[in-house]
Amino acid sequence: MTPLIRLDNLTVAYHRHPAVHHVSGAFTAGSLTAIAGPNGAGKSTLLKAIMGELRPAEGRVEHRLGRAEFGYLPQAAEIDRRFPISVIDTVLLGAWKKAGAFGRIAPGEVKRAGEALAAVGLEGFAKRHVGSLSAGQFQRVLFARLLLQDANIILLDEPFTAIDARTTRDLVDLVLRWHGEGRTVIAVLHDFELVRAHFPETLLLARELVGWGPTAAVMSPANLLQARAMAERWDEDAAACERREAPAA
Ligand SMILES: Nc1ncnc2c1ncn2[C@@H]1O[C@H](COP(=O)(O)OP(=O)(O)OP(=O)(O)O)[C@@H](O)[C@H]1O
Repeated sequence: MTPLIRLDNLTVAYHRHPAVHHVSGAFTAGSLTAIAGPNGAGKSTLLKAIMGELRPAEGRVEHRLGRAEFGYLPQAAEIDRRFPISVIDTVLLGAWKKAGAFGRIAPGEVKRAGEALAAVGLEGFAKRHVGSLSAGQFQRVLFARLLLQDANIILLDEPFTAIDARTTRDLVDLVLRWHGEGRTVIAVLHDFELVRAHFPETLLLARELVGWGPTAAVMSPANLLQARAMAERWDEDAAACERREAPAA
């Protein structure tokens, strides 16, 4: 399997307080990986470092991908829906990612945006203001935006939090479709049942790596216990970590 994104001793810090420590490993092309771990484990931080939004304090993220090749769904809490924008214009932001800030929306993109809305079950919603949608409907809009963007690497931050079972099922189907098309999908998830049912690979994080590999092996009771114990020992004010990887033998 070809490594697409390699993490080499990756440490990411906020104001010198590390949130992710010394993570090494690789995402292979076409893999479907869940990132799991307790609250505050550094999962969102890791996603942002992977796509280059946060710079490593130490170590490296290695890939040959441009920022526009990443499709990214942020956590719902990070999005302000009071911004006066319609559903269709939100979906069309997916096309701007491809065109670049000073590019042009290609003819046909508006039609494709309408098709993406239909694919997520939101036909007839194009002119609605995003602020008037339910949480589940808005999440569908963001998936339609990803469909339009058509990225090969898709990063999802808690895509199924606070949405109903039917919407979750529909959106999980879309994720599985992307995986079937050979795209690389990495999703931060809190629902372990969902991880075990649909995600072949898991990266279990508790600021440090607890495990990374086939889901059944990584999500073992012993690893989950270890992740919880590590979370209980966190010191939010710890200074930048000085630990170094042992040199290769
Ligand atoms: N912008 C920021 N500035 C300072 N500290 C931050 C910032 N974002 C996150 N942190 C801190 O980094 C640590 C990891 O946060 P992160 O959001 O990556 O965790 P998470 O695993 O995604 O958590 P959750 O499951 O609760 O969403 C936490 O202690 C958090 O308070």
